[in-house]
Amino acid sequence: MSTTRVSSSPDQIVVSDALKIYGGSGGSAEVTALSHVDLTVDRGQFVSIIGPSGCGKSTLLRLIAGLERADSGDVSVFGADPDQACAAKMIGFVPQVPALLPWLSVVGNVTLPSKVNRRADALRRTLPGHVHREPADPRSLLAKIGLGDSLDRLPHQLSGGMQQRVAIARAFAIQADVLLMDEPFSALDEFTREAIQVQLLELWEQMRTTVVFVTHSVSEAVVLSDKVVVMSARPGRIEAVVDIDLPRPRRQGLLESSAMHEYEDLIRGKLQTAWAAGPVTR
Ligand SMILES: Nc1ncnc2c1ncn2[C@@H]1O[C@H](COP(=O)(O)OP(=O)(O)OP(=O)(O)O)[C@@H](O)[C@H]1O
Repeated sequence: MSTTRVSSSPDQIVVSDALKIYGGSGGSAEVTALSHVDLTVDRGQFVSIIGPSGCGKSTLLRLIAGLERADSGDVSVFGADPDQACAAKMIGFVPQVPALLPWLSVVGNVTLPSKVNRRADALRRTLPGHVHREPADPRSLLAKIGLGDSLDRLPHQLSGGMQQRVAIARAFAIQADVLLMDEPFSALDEFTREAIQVQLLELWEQMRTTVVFVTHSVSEAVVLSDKVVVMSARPGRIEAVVDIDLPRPRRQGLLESSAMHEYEDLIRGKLQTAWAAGPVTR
């Protein structure tokens, strides 16, 4: 993968000059999904990635998760290779659709990953960039995210929003070093989405796990993040990085403030520039 060795840090996720091309073999057309992408995420930060559809947001997340390899450039997760970080369960993933085990209760779904991860636990203790934290109590996490009275229910007895809350609690429970969230709220109605944003914020403010969050919603990115990364149309590049200097905890009053709206306008402007660049055919 690497043409250059990234300056890796035990306290940062670093993506350095990443290039990702799909296809090209067996006569299929090449698609350059990412080109010259540089990104740094500090430990404990909440970083959102926003950009036009198809600009490579999920691809960038998948490079960090070790699910795809860059064709050139480098990716380092708290000083470790993504494959290594993935094997050591330093990385938690929350997809668009919560993949819950249908035969397990809510609390069973949240508890299982901590039980089956003992070997990964041993591996991650050997990696210099891993900061050990005791596994979080699943019942307490579920109570914090508003599911304290649904512990024994099965996934099919839950609404879509409740299922996604279980997936979030499950991700926090393993005390991964970073949580990668790929549009986790995109299938939810606006009211549910806003309610879950508040619950995610409250949970994150207590846990302070590093999060990289892909979204199409400008207001969601601003509400949640310390830093918003705006990507340009394909091939995806970083158009701008906006630091969100709003105090925490972020509660209702702040969310309706003019400072909040100024950040939204700023990011919308950057997105318009990114759109104006237009998609390319390759
Ligand atoms: N496995 C694949 N094979 C071929 N092309 C792919 C593959 N995965 C993604 N692509 C292409 O790479 C580009 C970036 O895709 P990606 O899913 O990363 O974008 P995205 O910004 O997350 O999109 P969206 O916002 O619509 O979810 C797109 O043109 C997509 O069609």
